[in-house]
Formats: sequence, structure tokens, C-alpha cells
Amino acid sequence: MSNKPILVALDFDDKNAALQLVDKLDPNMCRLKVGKEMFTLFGPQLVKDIHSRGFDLFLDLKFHDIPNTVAKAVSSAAELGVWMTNIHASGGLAMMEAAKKALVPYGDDAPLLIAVTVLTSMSDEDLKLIGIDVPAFEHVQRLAKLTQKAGLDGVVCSAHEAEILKASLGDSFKLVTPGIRPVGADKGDQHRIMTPPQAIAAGSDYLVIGRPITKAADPLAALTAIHQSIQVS
Ligand SMILES: O=C(O)c1cc(=O)[nH]c(=O)n1[C@@H]1O[C@H](COP(=O)(O)O)[C@@H](O)[C@H]1O
Repeated sequence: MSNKPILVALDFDDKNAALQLVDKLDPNMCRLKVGKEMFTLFGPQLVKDIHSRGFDLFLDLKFHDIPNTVAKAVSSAAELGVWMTNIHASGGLAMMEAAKKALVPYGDDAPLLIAVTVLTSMSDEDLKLIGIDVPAFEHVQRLAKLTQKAGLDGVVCSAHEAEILKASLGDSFKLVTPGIRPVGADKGDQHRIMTPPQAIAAGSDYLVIGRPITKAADPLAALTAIHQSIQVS
């Protein structure tokens, strides 16, 4: 596990509300994630606003397009100085290799580049409807292996697949796991979920956690409780 494994997902349509929440959180205890909703609304200025508050940022735009377009998008993310960014593994090997190559000029300043395997909101039944007739954990393994072949730093997967991926792909290949729910928290639209201590025990390096922290009456208390729960696991 990383020394700062909690990535708080900021999914807001109101920038002031988001920054008010950020101001309550502690950059020593978590990193932040901005996704499609906020980046579409508020753009690169939001990234600057978050960086100026001392937080590392995961720019979660899940690029999926032809190799040339994704390569350019990923280098644009690097220009913003973000700590991590992502693409879809189902975009294929050539797309992932092009994205990785685009980061070479940034050297040690390049963001970590990871690939989304199967979204944690998807069940085996959902996969069948899009023509994938194998269980999610099998499809995740296939895409994760391809991601490693392309030279990326890791994958986004559910914590249910973490143990098997760590065993097959090695310790340095990072596992970023959303679908994290403390005991008793509302599942919402997530399907393949685990609690924070279970996810860490399974081998997750980073836990993406949104609503259980951002919608809590006291977000810092929620973050602190999760932080403590994984220190003792
Ligand atoms: O790439 C992601 O971060 C992601 C991948 C995935 O498979 N599932 C998933 O939930 N996410 C993101 O993780 C966050 C989860 O938020 P909560 O469900 O509120 O904890 C959201 O911002 C999602 O966009």
C-alpha cells in the first residue's frame, strides 16, 4: 500500500462547494481525484486551485479514443502537472503504448498512467449485454495483463480482483480500487464493493472513495476514521 492510499473523489457541480470541502481535508491524509463532471465544468483552473492547496491530483478523464488522440490528451494532462491520470484499457494495446510514449519527455515529472479495466459499477450481467461472456474478474485479468504489457504503471479495478492481480502482476504494478464502502455506507450505483481494510488486505495500493467522505456530515471525521481503519489493518 502507498503511504497515502486514500484518493477522495470530488464529484460536484458547484466549484465553491467542492473547494469548501477541500479546505476541510488534510493533504497529509489523502490525495484528490477530479473526474469528468468537474473538469468539464471548471477545466484546468480547478486543477490549479487544488494544487495551490497542497494536494496531489488524480485527473480521472478515462481517455478512450484512437492512439494519436489519446497520446495528445495524456500529454496535455502531464502539462497540468497532475500526479496520476488514466485511460481505458479496452482502447487496446496500441492506444496504451502511444499514451505511455507520450509521457516519456516528462521524465520523472510524468504522471502515473493507469488503465481502467472493468468499471466497478458493472456486474457480470452488464458485461454480457455488451458481448463479454466471461465473468468480470476474468476480463479484468485479461485487460490488466495487456496494460502491463503496454508499460503502464497500473490499473483501476475493483478490490475483488486485487489479490489475484498482485499475485500475477507483481508488487510494483499499482492497483487503484474504487467501489470502496465503509461498513454500513450506502452502496449507491456501485456493484463490486469492499470495505477499506478489506481492500488494503487484498492488495489495493490506492482506494478511490467519494460519497462516503464527500457526503458525510463531517467529511474530515469520515476521512480520519477511514485513515485510521487502514492503519491498523
Ligand atoms: O476511474 C475511476 O476512478 C473509477 C473507475 C471505476 O471503475 N469505478 C469508479 O467508481 N470510478 C470512480 O470512483 C469514484 C467513486 O465514487 P463513490 O462511488 O462516490 O465512492 C467516482 O468518481 C467514479 O468515477
